[in-house]
Parts: sequence; structure tokens; C-alpha cells
Amino acid sequence: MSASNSPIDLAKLVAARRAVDFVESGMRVGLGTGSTAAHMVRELGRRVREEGLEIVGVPTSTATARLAEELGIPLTTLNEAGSLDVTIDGADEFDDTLTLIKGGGGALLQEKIVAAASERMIVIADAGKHVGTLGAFPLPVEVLEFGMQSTRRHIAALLDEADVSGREAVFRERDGARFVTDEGNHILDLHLGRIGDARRLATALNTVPGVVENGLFIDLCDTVIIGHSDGRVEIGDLASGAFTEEHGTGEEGENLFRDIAG
Ligand SMILES: O=C(CO)[C@H](O)[C@H](O)COP(=O)(O)O
Repeated sequence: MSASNSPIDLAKLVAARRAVDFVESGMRVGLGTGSTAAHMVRELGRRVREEGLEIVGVPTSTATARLAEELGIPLTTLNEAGSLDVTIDGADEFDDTLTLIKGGGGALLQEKIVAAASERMIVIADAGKHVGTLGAFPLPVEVLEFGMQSTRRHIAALLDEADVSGREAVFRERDGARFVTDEGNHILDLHLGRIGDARRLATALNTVPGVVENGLFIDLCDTVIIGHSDGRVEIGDLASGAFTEEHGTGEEGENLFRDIAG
């Protein structure tokens, strides 16, 4: 079974398609980055082409911009759009307070700026990303190349005092070379195991000279749509403080699975 029709990918697809129901004509929409967000962009593209949905998108990475362009979704910049009605994006982890870890795809900087400019942020994710305590997923921190080893030492010193259970800080690599973000920076992945106080850690990290941004998204996400591989969807909403389940039959998941598997 390939990654594109695995149960996890099916769960991502279910969440992504449900999220697109929240998009209406006339909206300015932040387009997230990653495999789950790509499902959402494809579904938005389908609605633009087949249903005449009139939106303008603001992509959070060059990869998403490329995909959206291919699909015929009209795009603009955040500067042009000013503010956005909704952003739909993936996440690497989220907890019951809808605090997120993002940046697994390296796009956390644009993602955070776009989310902060949005009236509403909807996160789409497979159920495996819902955690009791954040931190099993390494926390990405975007750092400038200039003085990056010094920046790492300052972060290491800060972690000695932090309420975390692991302290390894590793520069991300891709294809044997240091990973470079869309802004030309690098990513330091912090293997923390358990993050006791996300707000305090996020604030502390952003005081270190050389840190551009960290992957903790706090008070940004309003709604999380959780997909299950049998087609069930849970919606967690910050305003109501509740997680509610939809599509209990599993039938939708089976149909989608047939669609993907061809
Ligand atoms: O934060 C991100 C990119 O910077 C992604 O949203 C996150 O890594 C989730 O990716 P995927 O949907 O592929 O699991």
C-alpha cells in the first residue's frame, strides 16, 4: 500500500474534504502546506473548476503556490489581501487546547504569519496527531544561517531550564544537505519528548537572537477537523470547548478508499 492510499492518508483526505465545506464564495483563504493541506488545495481547486467557487488564496509556501496555480486557484499575496477569512492548514501535533506543533514541512514561518492574519484557523489532521501532551514530535525552530551554531548553544542553555523531558537540538537535513526554508533559513528540530509549558517555551525561544520563529502555534487555531481512516470526522472547536463526531457510518471512508485505490 503506497503512502497515497494508506489509512493515514485516507484520514487526512477525509479531514481535508470536510474543511473545504467551510469555504464560501468571496472568501480570502490561507492555504496551508503539507500532505493534508495538499488534499484540501486539490478539493478547493475542484470546487473552483466544477462549481464556480470564487475565492482568492494566499499560499504558505512555494510548494503550495505551485500546486494551487496548477489547479487554477486564483492567488494573491498576504500584503495584497490584507486579512483573511479563513486559513486551512495541517499540523504535526495538537492537544485539547488546540495548541499546535507545526513546521514538519519547514513552512512554519509563513504558516504562522498567515494564520495570525486570519479570522479563523482550521486545522486538518489524522487522528494520530491528537495528543495529551505536546512534544513527541520534534519542535521545529527556524533560525538564521548567520551565527546558527551560537543560536543553537543559546537554545540548548534555555532548554536546560525548561519544563521538557528531552533536550537534543538537531539541524534538519534533506538529501544530505542542510534543509533551507523558503526564506533561506534553517530548521533546528528540538527533541523535547514532553513540553510542560508551551506558552513559556514559545516566548523564551523567540527571545533568542537568531531565532526567526518557533513551531508552537498558541491561540491561533479555532477549529480542528480530525479525520479517521473509516471516514469518521471529529470537529474540535475552541469556542464550544468540545469535540463532536460526524459521519458515524464509515461508508464515506470506504468509498473514498475505493476512489483513491482506483
Ligand atoms: O506544518 C506543516 C508544514 O510546515 C504541516 O502542516 C505539517 O508538517 C503536517 O504535514 P502533513 O499534513 O504532511 O502531515
